[in-house]
Amino acid sequence: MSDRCTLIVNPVSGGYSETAVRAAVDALRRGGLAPHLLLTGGPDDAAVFAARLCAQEEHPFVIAAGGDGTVNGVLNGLEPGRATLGYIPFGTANVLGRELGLRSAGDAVARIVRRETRPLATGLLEGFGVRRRFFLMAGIGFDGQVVEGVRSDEKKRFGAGAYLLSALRTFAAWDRRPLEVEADGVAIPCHGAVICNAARYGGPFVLAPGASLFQDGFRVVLIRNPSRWRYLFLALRVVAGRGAGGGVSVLSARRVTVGGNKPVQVDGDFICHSPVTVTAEADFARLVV
Ligand SMILES: Nc1ncnc2c1ncn2[C@@H]1O[C@H](COP(=O)(O)OP(=O)(O)OP(=O)(O)O)[C@@H](O)[C@H]1O
Repeated sequence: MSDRCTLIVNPVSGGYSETAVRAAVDALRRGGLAPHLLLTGGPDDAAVFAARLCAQEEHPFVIAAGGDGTVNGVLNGLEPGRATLGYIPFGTANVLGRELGLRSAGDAVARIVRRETRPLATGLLEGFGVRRRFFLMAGIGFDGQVVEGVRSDEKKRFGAGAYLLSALRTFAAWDRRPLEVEADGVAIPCHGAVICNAARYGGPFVLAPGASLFQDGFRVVLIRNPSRWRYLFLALRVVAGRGAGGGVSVLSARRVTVGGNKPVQVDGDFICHSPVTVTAEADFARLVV
């Protein structure tokens, strides 16, 4: 692997500071790397920059410096099987950092310098006119509706509290419609689904023990009971670290099709409405661990 690497930095991610980026760049240089810095100017830039790097280099070494949204953007610009991906957690929830057990940005940089990697498995979501890669999860139903319903003015004023307000609205106008899910050819009636490529969800909370970024395939969490109170109970159990509990099925699958017409979020961004198909992709990139 060459010593050249490109840092794609999101200057609006929650933990960004010029000082922290400068410290990371200095530490990378001291570690013998030659970092080149690109700052995103808008939501689409991470993917555009990553795609450009893939057009220029056969095996680019790309470092996403931001939160999970920045990592998702970078992944959506890369070509399968060619890039090495590093991550410096400058985001808010930093779920990837938690999955990797990163202690700090400094720890992340030390690991990038060490350059130990493992093959990263991802998921590919396809719907009408939509094709989007994810590394954490795709949520269809309740959480898709919460993310779709977040209002930008509330997000500016209340930050993460805007998600709570959207959840309350979703609760008030409860959608009881069932969801048709087929996991590896087996039809399972349910009300909502979270297709997990990683164990954690929304921060430190473990929703799908056994799901792994390095494993080809998903753990699919199916909420079978349509009651809104069942969702509240599930959220409280997961936050308390007690697992999903009753009314929920968890199974392994590589290909999941979801019917109906329900909102879909991937890695925390609203994408589209179902129907969608989600496919596991092994060895999408080498991830620095
Ligand atoms: N220059 C920019 N201006 C506005 N938005 C941007 C810019 N660059 C990136 N974005 C968007 O900012 C969003 C949030 O970034 P990111 O997820 O990295 O940080 P975060 O929300 O603080 O962290 P986390 O997702 O870990 O909680 C991304 O979805 C990305 O599309």
